[in-house]
Amino acid sequence: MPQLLLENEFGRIEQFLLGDGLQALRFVHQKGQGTISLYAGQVLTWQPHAQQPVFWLSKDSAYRQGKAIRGGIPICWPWFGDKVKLADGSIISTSNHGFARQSQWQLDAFTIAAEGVSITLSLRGEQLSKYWPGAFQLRQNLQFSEAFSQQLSITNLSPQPVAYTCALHSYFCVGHAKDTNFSALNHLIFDDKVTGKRQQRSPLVNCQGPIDRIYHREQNQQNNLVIVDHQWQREIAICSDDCQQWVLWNPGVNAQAMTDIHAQGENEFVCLEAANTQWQTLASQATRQISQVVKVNQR
Ligand SMILES: O=P(O)(O)OC[C@H]1O[C@H](O)[C@H](O)[C@@H](O)[C@@H]1O
Repeated sequence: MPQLLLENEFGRIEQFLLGDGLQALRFVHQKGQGTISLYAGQVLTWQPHAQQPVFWLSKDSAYRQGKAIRGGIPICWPWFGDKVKLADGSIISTSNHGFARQSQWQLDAFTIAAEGVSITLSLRGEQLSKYWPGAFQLRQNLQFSEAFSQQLSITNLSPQPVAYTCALHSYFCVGHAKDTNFSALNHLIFDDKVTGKRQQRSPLVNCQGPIDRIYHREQNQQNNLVIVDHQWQREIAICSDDCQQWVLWNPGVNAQAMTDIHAQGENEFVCLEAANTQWQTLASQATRQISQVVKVNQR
């Protein structure tokens, strides 16, 4: 049975079971509705009023301890990809995208007001990975209004500096990946993880995969991109802060080998990740914040 957490004239929030003991929140508000998993601290869905959904969630996603949820906005931290920098400076390969997306987060606060729904989650830990044993706190503030905003603050609670990489790994819903493109991406240099070639500069034809690119922002450059969805006649504008890269990913035919993507699911999304894929150093007791704001414009 879902448990009602808060209800007022503007909307309601309830807590429910996703499966395998994993808890999630569901909100309904005049301006839209959404779900957020406390496992992984992961936004799963958001649908502004009278709009198509903005975040894609696989119908075949696993909801199990120790598994990442396929869709929404996984938090990749303290490493993006499969490389971890150990305390002695050496770099090793391990499982993808760090432990934050497979940890139990805490619900710290929630409000429902005329302007929207606000939710704060946190994850505090130490020794959560043998490769990354440091003490830390993550705090995530989510605001669902006409726009969606997400701030992630990262605090190093260990006595030494730590190195991390990270990404807000957003899965955006589109009419079809082949009818989707970007404004303001083609002038950026990218590393192509599909071909292994670095420092590439070639135009993107559409978002049908396999595509796996790390685009590097230039200094002082605008930090916003627009997903242009020709089929659904809409644009999704994403503005990130304190993120030096954009990661663009769509698995294309490789999705057929992925058990947690439903049939043809790869045509329904494009991942655009606000990321820092190069090592970031955080001094003891220091905090750093990354964020993104997402707005939908129907054409
Ligand atoms: O399957 P996952 O571990 O969730 O990773 C999914 C994808 O995430 C990122 O976008 C990476 O650039 C890809 O190389 C990776 O395949």
